[in-house]
Amino acid sequence: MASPAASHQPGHMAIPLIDLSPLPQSPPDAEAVQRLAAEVDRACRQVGFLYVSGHGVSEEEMQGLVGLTRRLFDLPQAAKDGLDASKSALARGYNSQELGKHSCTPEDGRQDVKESFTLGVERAAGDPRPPSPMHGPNQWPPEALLPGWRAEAEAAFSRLLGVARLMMRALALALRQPEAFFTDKCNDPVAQLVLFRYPPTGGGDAERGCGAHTDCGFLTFVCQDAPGIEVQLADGSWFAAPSLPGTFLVNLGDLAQRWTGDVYRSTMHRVVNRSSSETRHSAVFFCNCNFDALVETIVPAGSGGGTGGCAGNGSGDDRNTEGGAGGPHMYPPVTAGKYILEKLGLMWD
Ligand SMILES: O=C(O)CCC(=O)C(=O)O
Ligand SMILES: [Fe+2]
Repeated sequence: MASPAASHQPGHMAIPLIDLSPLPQSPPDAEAVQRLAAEVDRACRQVGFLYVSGHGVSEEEMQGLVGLTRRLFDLPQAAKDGLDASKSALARGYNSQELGKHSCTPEDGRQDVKESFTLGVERAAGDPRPPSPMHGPNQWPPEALLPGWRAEAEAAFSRLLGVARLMMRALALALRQPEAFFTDKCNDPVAQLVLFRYPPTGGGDAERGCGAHTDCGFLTFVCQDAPGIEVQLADGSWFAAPSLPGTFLVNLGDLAQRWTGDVYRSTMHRVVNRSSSETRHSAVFFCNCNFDALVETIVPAGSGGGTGGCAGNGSGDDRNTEGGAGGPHMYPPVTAGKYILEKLGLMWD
């Protein structure tokens, strides 16, 4: 049985759908872009989740992403075990259902009911860019087992990066910054594509595909083939966020909340596959900035702390409370990589 807090109001009533297509338009339609920025600002303050359309990825390419996910998890168990994430210093590769713990879910003694497979940004030996502990080799399924899979996954990864960069432009405008404010900090990003398979549990809230959590990083993009993701709104109720054809579901992570002085929201969400027969697949792209990108508080306009200015030398402690109430919080500057590693309980000097 669903808990009394769960709501079955359709999620898209609460989560706005925003068309990003005015951004790449040439010549630009200044009014449409301004409207878009205002919509993004409102969504980020009020919900922390939004659907985006007009992102440049075709319906067929989105289906292809889900297809990649299915093909990977359809491999025989022994082949998946051969790609076990425990063999990767970056925890990339396959996690079986038995190990299905989400790194950002607070410990509650329960396991997530899911399989996952993680890919990240690779870096060739001798690459001249500054070292980062979050770049490195993937574990690829052997070509003979999944012909063409690697090439398709690499193409999907770079398309997702394109969507993320578009969203970053929208976010910069929402914050009244230059349009390239975030993309300039994202030319060598820490990014991961995580593929998930959630078996049907048919159950209520006690069964979980992924426990309630916020994402640690900057921006997350979800492509899903069936319902399952649920979002907690400010009043504590849970809303299902269904798959809307042709859209990505986007959410802000803790880094985005911190960047905006807790005015924009990194919202709690979870996955429960309530179906009794259908398996759910999702492809989730976690896009952060460059490892060494400097994160200095930007106060969104009209939040009581200035008008969209940077406030990098604030002296506040590292609080991470709900956005809005009590005005923006000024955080000391931090690099994106250091922040995320600390969130994940990892260290880097
Ligand atoms: O599978 C999904 O739709 C979302 C999973 C999720 O929230 C996460 O891995 O952070
Ligand atoms: Fe998440």
